[in-house]
Amino acid sequence: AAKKDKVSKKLIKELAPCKAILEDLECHDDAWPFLLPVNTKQFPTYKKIIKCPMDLSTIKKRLQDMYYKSREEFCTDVRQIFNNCETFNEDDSPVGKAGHCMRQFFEARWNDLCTSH
Ligand SMILES: Cn1cc(C(=O)NCCCNC(=O)c2ccc(F)cc2)ccc1=O
Repeated sequence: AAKKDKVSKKLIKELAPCKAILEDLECHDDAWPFLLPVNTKQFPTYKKIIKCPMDLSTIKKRLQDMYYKSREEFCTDVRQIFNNCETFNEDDSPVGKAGHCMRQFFEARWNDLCTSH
């Protein structure tokens, strides 16, 4: 039991900054395309083109459910949002531009976190 507690304490310490970054992403002006899963009724081709849909509400739920076993798993899901966005949207479209801006914002926050010790 002691070992498990040590692991879970470490995990909470690891994932707490992820929760903070997620909150910053959610309240970013350009977050609107990413707050909820893409509406596949509004965009019928989305399911065919994007094999691993991801959005900020799904990541929030996964954090709350202790789904992530490491910071890296959280980071991979966030990057999935922006990779999907580049696949489905033109760079100069409103959603495409929001995706590039949000990716830049995330990667800067992610670097801060990984270089702060
Ligand atoms: C990631 N992605 C998103 C869209 C997209 O058009 N997404 C929703 C637009 C309409 N949704 C809103 O405007 C909104 C949603 C939530 C909210 F709290 C406030 C506003 C299209 C292609 C794509 O790849």
